[in-house]
Amino acid sequence: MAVATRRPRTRWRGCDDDNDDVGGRWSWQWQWSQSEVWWVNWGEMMERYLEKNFGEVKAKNTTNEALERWRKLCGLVKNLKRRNLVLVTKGAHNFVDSLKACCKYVAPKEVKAAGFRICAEELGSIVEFQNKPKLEMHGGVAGIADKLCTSTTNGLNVTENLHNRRLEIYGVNKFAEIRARCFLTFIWDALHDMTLIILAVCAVVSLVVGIATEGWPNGSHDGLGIVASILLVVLVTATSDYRQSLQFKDLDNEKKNITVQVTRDGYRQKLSVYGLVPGDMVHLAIGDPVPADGLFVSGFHVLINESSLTGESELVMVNAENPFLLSGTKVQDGACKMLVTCVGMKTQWGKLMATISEGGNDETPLQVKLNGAATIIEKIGLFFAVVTFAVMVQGLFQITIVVVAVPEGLPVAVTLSLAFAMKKMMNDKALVRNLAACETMGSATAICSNKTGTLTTNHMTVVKSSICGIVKEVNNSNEIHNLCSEVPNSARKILLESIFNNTGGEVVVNKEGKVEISGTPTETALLEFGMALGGDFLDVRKECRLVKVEPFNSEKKRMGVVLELPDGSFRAHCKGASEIVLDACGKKLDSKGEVVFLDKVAINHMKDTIEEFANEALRTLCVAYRDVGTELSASDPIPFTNYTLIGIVGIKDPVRPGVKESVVIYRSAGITVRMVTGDNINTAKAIARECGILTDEGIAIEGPVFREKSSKELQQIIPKILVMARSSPLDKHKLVGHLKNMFGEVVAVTGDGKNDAPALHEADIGLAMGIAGTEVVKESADVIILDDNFSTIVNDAKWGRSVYVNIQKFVQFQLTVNVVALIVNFSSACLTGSTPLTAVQQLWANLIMDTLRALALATEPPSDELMKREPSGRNGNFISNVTWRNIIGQSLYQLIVFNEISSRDMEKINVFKGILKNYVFVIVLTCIVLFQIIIIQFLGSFANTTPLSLQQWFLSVFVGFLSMSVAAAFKMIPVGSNCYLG
Ligand SMILES: Nc1ncnc2c1ncn2[C@@H]1O[C@H](COP(=O)(O)OP(=O)(O)OP(=O)(O)O)[C@@H](O)[C@H]1O
Ligand SMILES: [Ca+2]
Repeated sequence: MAVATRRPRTRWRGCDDDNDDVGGRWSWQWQWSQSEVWWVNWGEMMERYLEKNFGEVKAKNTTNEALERWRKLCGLVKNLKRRNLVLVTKGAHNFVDSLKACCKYVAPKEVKAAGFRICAEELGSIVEFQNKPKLEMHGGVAGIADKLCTSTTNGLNVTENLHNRRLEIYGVNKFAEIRARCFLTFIWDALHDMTLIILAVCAVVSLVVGIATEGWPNGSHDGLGIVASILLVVLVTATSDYRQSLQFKDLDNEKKNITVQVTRDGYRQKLSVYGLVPGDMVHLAIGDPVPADGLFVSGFHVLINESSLTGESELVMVNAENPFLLSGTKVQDGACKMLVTCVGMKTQWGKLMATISEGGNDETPLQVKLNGAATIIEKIGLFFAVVTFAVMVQGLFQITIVVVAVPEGLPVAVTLSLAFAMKKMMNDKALVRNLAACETMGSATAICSNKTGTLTTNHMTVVKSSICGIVKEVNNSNEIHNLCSEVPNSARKILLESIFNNTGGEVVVNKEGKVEISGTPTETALLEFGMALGGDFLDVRKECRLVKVEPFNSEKKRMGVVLELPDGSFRAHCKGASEIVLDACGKKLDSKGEVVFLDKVAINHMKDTIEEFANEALRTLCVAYRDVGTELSASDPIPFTNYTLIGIVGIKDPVRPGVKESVVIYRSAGITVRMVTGDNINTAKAIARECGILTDEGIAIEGPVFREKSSKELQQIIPKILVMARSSPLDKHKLVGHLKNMFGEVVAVTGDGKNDAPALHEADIGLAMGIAGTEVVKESADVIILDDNFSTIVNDAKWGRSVYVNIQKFVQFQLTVNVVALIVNFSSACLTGSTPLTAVQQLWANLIMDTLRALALATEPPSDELMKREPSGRNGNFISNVTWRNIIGQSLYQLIVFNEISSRDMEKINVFKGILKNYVFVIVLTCIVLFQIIIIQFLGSFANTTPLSLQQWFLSVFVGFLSMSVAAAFKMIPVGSNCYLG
């Protein structure tokens, strides 16, 4: 299973659904209604067990934390299904045992022989039960590192021999794969289809009655024909489902293979999670999933979200006092270095996953809709069958009628169409995580895009700065040299101190001796600037001690640190969104490097500088510092007033090529693009203009202003808002929510950072950036844009619309056939007492060709025309006026075959345009024609047809083609416009 991939809700639901194991004696309803009670009782029982045993061991150095941990475990029980009971019970015994075992630990022989001094089980028991006494017994984190033959500063020493032994003893960081379902189970599932069951009953009745009245083999033709059709449909459905499941598996593996930052051999490097082994030093940052079980080594302000494991949303602070990090949880805030202790199936997550099977596939909304439609049609068919039965008791015609009313190909068409689109989108660099996303994307009416990384390239460089009030361009080394010569040395020193200490990034020297800068693009831009100014990261870092860090987050839009200077006093540094940091400043460094009071005039001057930078589409950041004396308590937050402004930097982040063109396409497709960003409003406006998002009628608004608006005001301005700047994660979320609920829009949201996750979740369709995106966003997303390119999203919308239209076409075709055949059969049964079409003929016309047709229409590629129409939106009618017109028109004319070409396009009269481009369509059409000829000419007795003469063939082909002219004529009748088709 994944390293922290699934949302807890999904997972628990997966467990609840699955009632297969224990409790065979009870009906599932019983389990369902009683399970709550049952779990509560069990939880109580476990607590009693705990208390009894706990009493014994309490005396021996057990902490309250451990008790707390245990209570959590009991709480967890309620969320799990019965199978886990075994696990948790075992866990409970282990827990108590480990508390009792205060004797000295001796590593097993094979571990010692391999050169280590602690075994995987022992490591597991320390982290899993957060057993602090045991950890201490092993000498704390340093002791464990030593026993694992690793160093907390340089990481693993990867000599091949030792590494192999490590893998042997501790295993690899992979979770046991859930066995892929075999093809037969898909066949079995396909057989459960209601329609097929009805058909099967028909087949049996037909066989029994047929053989009884006409004898073998003549009387069996109808029945066998039905059986053959059933088999064909089952085969096609199962094959398509099976292939899809394989595809999903590949995607899933792809999704889980994330890269982590580790230190090995003293160098920082990137590594696939699968490569992690106990002893590795992993660097975790905000938003990262914890890739294995491990111990905190160093770091600041680490908050961990353990909800995926414990179901509790409360964040857990991880530090030297509580150093336990569990795989499957997530870093909510802060950054740290972690020592890996357990990997793969030996982690707590792995053990949990071993007991939980995956939830089933969900049906897409369209599929649900269509299944509903299919059953209605079936019911109508049944009704007619019964009526006919009443009219003519002796016949078997009702079977024909049931058969004719079954729109068998419908679900197949939807699945095929979606799967096909998904594959095509994958080729176009969009990874679809949720099949429904394909079709939802097609009906989107609004896109809310973040700025950084999606509309821009996310390659940031400092191009302008105002240090000590000296405004300078800093594009190249000459300009930087000029800046250095004007800025006083003392100010430069303090600027470098700020840049290199107050950062989430790092400058490291890699194996090849090259300097590498890690961190977010904003951070790397600043570090590069600092290096260009002649600073050395490590030297500057050595001068003072980092005491406290408050990492950057999107809500506060700033980052702060406290340093202990060589003289023992403390100094705070702060950097962040320019207006916000400027507000916290009372002084500034002047051009002589002296601290002066920041008066009104100076403030206005600074604001002008910020605006000037922002209007040039630069992201602006202020850096400031403050001396805080010698008194500083560890628990107080870093003060945020009275700072001394050092300077302002302007960071350039160029707009991606192609964005402007994409925005034009969206506009013509009736989709509104909005920019929602955390950046300064002027920067946002400048970039939005450059992309063509902000027009003259549009409004740009700041998050804090938006937040205060009443719902009446919102009603008026939201349609006009095209840019929202300085937005907090919740502002984004609110905007998306209102667009959906107030205006009924279908909203797509793009995002890359953790701050976008809530909005992505709220959106109808969430699009995450594959390269810049953090794991958290990718997880909340329905589609991952692998190349981070805004233009890729245009393709998605196109494919989405094509899915919708293709299915519409299919339904049109299907309904035409059904209506015609139903009317013909019913009326002739009533009037003449016999049906013109036998069951086998019906099935042929209806069922077999449907399936093939589904394939043909599903693979119709999207045309650019699709993006010139209005989106279908939330309330768009699936079966539109146009469809009805086409159905009724066609039905009037035609009997059964050769309608397919006309279904290719619902509007155009020239349906042949581009027909040869869709090779599947051509192949299928050729097959159908060949089958038709074979059946009619050679399978006469079986299908109750007589071979036709050449003239008759010409006649039928002519009649068939005439149907196309009729279709064309009907397409000229204007009807009310509707979504795509209008
Ligand atoms: N590492 C950082 N340290 C300090 N301040 C930062 C840092 N990164 C960004 N900022 C400031 O915070 C502001 C908003 O950042 P935030 O992360 O909320 O938006 P964003 O994600 O960059 O924008 P978008 O939503 O368009 O992607 C930036 O304009 C910048 O001034
Ligand atoms: Ca962002």
